[in-house]
Amino acid sequence: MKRLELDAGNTFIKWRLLDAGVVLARGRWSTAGFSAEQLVECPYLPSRVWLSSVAGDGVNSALTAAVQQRWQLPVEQAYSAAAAAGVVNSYACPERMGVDRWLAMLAAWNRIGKACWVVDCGSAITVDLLDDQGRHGGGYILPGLRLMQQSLLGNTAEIRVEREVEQASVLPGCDTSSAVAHGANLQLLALAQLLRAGMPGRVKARTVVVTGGDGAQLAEMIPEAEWCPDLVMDGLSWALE
Ligand SMILES: Nc1ncnc2c1ncn2[C@@H]1O[C@H](COP(=O)(O)OP(=O)(O)O)[C@@H](O)[C@H]1O
Ligand SMILES: CC(C)(COP(=O)(O)O)[C@@H](O)C(=O)NCCC(=O)O
Ligand SMILES: [K+]
Repeated sequence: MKRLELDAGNTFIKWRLLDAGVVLARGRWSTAGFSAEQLVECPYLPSRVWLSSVAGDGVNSALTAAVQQRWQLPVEQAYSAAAAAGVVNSYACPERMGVDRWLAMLAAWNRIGKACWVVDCGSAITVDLLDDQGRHGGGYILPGLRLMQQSLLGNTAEIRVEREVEQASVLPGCDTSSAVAHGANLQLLALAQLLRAGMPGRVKARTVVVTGGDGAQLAEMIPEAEWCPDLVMDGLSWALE
């Protein structure tokens, strides 16, 4: 039984097609530029389609219509809940928590089974604490690497980035482009060092689970971290099976 899993974030829609736990195909589409024709990139006929989305109603409707048109299948969407798969939410209104954070926690808890930090470095960087009984101990929402840089460009008169800076350097930059890019990297390094040395708060967790588009960069800064690129999609089966 083949299953298409979709993780719609604010920047990219990630997808993979699974058959009995084996990934047969995967890819990603720009969230803003998604069009129904892109589904032809998935060359298999799924029997179920699962969705995690924090991308908004317009994207959800476009995905649902595209799946219906190509395969005549409904989309089964996951939602944050008060409790599921051993994890207890801390939000008084659980439905307000981004479902990507929730699913990442379900997957992390069922993989690690002890207190941990779950970090998703996407458009936003989310840092969520699970205690050693699977209770959400709260979290943080920070701008992601790209948003940190865009907020500078959008809110200052004289910051103009002339070139893309690719390397993950944290050294002082000697032109505007590298000063901005390295500054964002430095904020990621500061987070990495806090996660290693100990975060504020009562509950202490040493294990760090990392996912997201910029997650590999954070994981490199935390040698003992678990790098789980598909953590949000991994969480779908804990919410929907
Ligand atoms: N080509 C790219 N275009 C946009 N962002 C990119 C690109 N390559 C890497 N990124 C980084 O990846 C992040 C998006 O990662 P992802 O986990 O897919 O986010 P989301 O789940 O929010 O869509 C961006 O915020 C950016 O920092
Ligand atoms: C924090 C987020 C924007 C992260 O989204 P992403 O970076 O994955 O696109 C998303 O989880 C969200 O919209 N959350 C709702 C607010 C909350 O979780 O409290
Ligand atoms: K995400």
